[in-house]
Amino acid sequence: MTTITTTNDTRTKEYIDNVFTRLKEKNSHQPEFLQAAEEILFSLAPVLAQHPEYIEHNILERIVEPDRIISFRVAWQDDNNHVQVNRGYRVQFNNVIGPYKGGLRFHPTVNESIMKFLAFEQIFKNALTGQTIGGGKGGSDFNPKGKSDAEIMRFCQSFMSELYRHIGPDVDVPAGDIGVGAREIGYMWGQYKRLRGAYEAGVLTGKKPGYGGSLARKEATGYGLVYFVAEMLHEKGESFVDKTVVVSGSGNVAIYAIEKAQHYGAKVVACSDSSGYIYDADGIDLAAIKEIKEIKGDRIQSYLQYRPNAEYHEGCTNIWSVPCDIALPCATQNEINGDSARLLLANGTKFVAEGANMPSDLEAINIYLENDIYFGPGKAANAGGVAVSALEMAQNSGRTAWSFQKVDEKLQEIMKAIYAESKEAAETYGFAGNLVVGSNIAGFRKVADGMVAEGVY
Ligand SMILES: NC(=O)c1ccc[n+]([C@@H]2O[C@H](COP(=O)([O-])OP(=O)(O)OC[C@H]3O[C@@H](n4cnc5c(N)ncnc54)[C@H](O)[C@@H]3O)[C@@H](O)[C@H]2O)c1
Repeated sequence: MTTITTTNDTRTKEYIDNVFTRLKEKNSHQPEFLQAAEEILFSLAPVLAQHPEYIEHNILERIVEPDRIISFRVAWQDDNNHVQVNRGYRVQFNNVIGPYKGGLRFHPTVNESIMKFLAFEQIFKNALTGQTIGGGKGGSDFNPKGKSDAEIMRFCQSFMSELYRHIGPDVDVPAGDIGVGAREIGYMWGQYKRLRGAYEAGVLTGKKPGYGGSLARKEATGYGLVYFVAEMLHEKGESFVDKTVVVSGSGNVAIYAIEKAQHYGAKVVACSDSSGYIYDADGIDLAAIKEIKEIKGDRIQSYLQYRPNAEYHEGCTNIWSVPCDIALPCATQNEINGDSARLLLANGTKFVAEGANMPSDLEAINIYLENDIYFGPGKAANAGGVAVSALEMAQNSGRTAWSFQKVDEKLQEIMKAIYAESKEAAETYGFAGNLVVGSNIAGFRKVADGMVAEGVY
């Protein structure tokens, strides 16, 4: 069983091949976008074979082309009064089922290919949440590392001075992602409000609870991931209790995945940052990680000052050599390749679920699927963040604020529903147990049906 589904229907096969060939010709310099598109397009064969109307409406060729890509200059002054220039992006990919929705990433690797892959995946993920949100993503090649608070503020203000004209609570609603947390959202929100002259709280999500943010948004992606994995475990008659877990990253998603996994009785033994990973055989001290990452903004290596018996290893990808029952990649794209997947397999890992977006490359995914590692793809498993963002939008438009418990309960319901829908779609289309095929088809059908209904544009 692989992500590339097979079909005897020649028309379907030729159609997908042609769409992907043309996409490659047009986007040959965008490897991440092509990787995400390949995974989705070829997993849709069973649904296209049964629903030729999607081919008649040429849905695939339309869905891989963004509505628009906005790219702009972000000039700002650093603390030495030097003028710096970065490039900003917003990819508004598809708004068939709701306003564009997706995070902003500030990281030096950001380019158009990465923005497009993230925005494309977001279409299907957002559809899976059952909320009325379309797909978008944005960001900048700005590197927040080592910048002062004042520099971050000036950058965010300059970024929003252009972005504000393209977004709005009913148009496009950005949020955080790598390098963008509540502090950055706060600065961008302040600038948006100043430029618009109106209190449109629903224009950005991930705000702090005091001024329109939702309780449990910070925890949502990590907690949601663990709720999703709890469903996967339940399916196999297992639970988190006494399982050994490895979580890559130590940012927003990783920290709250560790918190909930520990709460459910698992022992999390390793986590990482972009320089290396720590291994703590006694189980990670999460309070120490929070102090290092959320308060001090320090490197993960300083964990050894808190727990001298722990180990630090240079190089983040070696984290996958640590034996575990459950692997939760929560750092970045393509952090697990075929070699790392083979290591997981050799060490007896039985469950992999993605907190990050596209952390497993196609070879790694195929290794999981062919070897009975139960795999939760990011589109489904990390949808909790955007789902609670949509709940934040609902609270903003209702001018109300819900309790932590209420939001958390809704998050649990949503993650259970995403799991059930993905599993059911996989079974319906003949790929039982393949949540890649299941989640892609379940998300795709909602958007494709909307595209058929809304006419050609
Ligand atoms: N924040 C959300 O709500 C959300 C929702 C869905 C998906 N995601 C995805 O989750 C991932 C992490 O996002 P985040 O919000 O936690 O970002 P973050 O900036 O809070 O944390 C990212 C973490 O990954 C680490 N990192 C970066 N490159 C690494 C590498 N090559 N190896 C190991 N660690 C590395 C960083 O040091 C940091 O600890 C991204 O793929 C993001 O797109 C985030």
